Amino acid sequence: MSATVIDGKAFAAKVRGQVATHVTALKNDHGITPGLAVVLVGEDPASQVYVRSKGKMTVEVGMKSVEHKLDADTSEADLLALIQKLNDDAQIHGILVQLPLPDHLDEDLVINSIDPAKDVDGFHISNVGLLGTGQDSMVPCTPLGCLMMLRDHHGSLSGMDAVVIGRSNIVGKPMAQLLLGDSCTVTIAHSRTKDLAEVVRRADIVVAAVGRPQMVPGDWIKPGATVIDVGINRIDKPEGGTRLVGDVDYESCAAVAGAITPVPGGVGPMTIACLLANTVTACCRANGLPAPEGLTA
Ligand SMILES: Nc1nc(=O)c2c([nH]1)NC[C@@H]1CN(c3ccc(C(=O)N[C@@H](CCC(=O)O)C(=O)O)cc3)C=[N+]21
Repeated sequence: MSATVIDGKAFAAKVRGQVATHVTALKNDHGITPGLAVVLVGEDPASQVYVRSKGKMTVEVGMKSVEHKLDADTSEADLLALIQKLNDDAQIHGILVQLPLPDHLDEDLVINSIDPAKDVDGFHISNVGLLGTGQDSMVPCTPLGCLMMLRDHHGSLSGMDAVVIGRSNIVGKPMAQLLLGDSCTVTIAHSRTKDLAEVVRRADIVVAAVGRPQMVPGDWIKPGATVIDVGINRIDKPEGGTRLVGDVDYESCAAVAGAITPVPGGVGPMTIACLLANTVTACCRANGLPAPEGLTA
């Protein structure tokens, strides 16, 4: 194995430390405590785990954490009313509605009802448009975490060939925008891409975000390339039980890559750290203060 392992868990702890420092300063200098509200509809067990760990880390960095757990059959009107209340609440600077929502709820409508300034997921159409035009916005947490790790590892990304596998609104598309913003030559590949192996082989940076376990083999990776694995897939182990794997085949990719993020312990912890970073950013902007450097795109 030759690749440098990018330790997302350690990096995330460092980012949370920086967030905590800014939170302390906001309290001491301005008497403001950043507040994050997480809304969970229904009881998907995996979602409940994430919500719990987000809440715990929010409190650890000194912010106010509010959780709203709604029944799976909550009406759209009731959910929109809650979001309106959170939009109007001066103590709440960030709002996250856990996705996916139950089928009877219109996800786009719900997300676009969040005040864009409090949209710490960066999914509101205003934030998508601001990011696409290079203006200050809330940036989706997972791509922001990937960008932070890439910048930390490479310094400048200028002129690098980047391939993003996956075209979701949550990861693939915003990731491509961020890489373009850092002057990469960006390709977005997806399930209909012709000769995906050849496309990936050109890349200095590969970001895999398709949600298919271990689909990228090592012989697609250019020697020395950096591999960012966004996938979190639970698979059965041959000997029984389950384990988490990413969208890339870790062993074979690590043998060829220059650097790689593991699963677990890579992108996942950075996602949560960036959620906290976005909440501090939203709080600063809401109070006319500059956003903390190093925690934004
Ligand atoms: N509006 C919205 N925003 C989200 O950001 C969002 C969401 N909805 N819905 C669910 C997904 C999932 N998600 C994860 C975040 C961190 C880990 C994470 O830290 N994972 C650990 C492993 C955790 C384990 O062991 O199960 C790791 O990769 O090391 C995983 C998953 C955020 N999501």
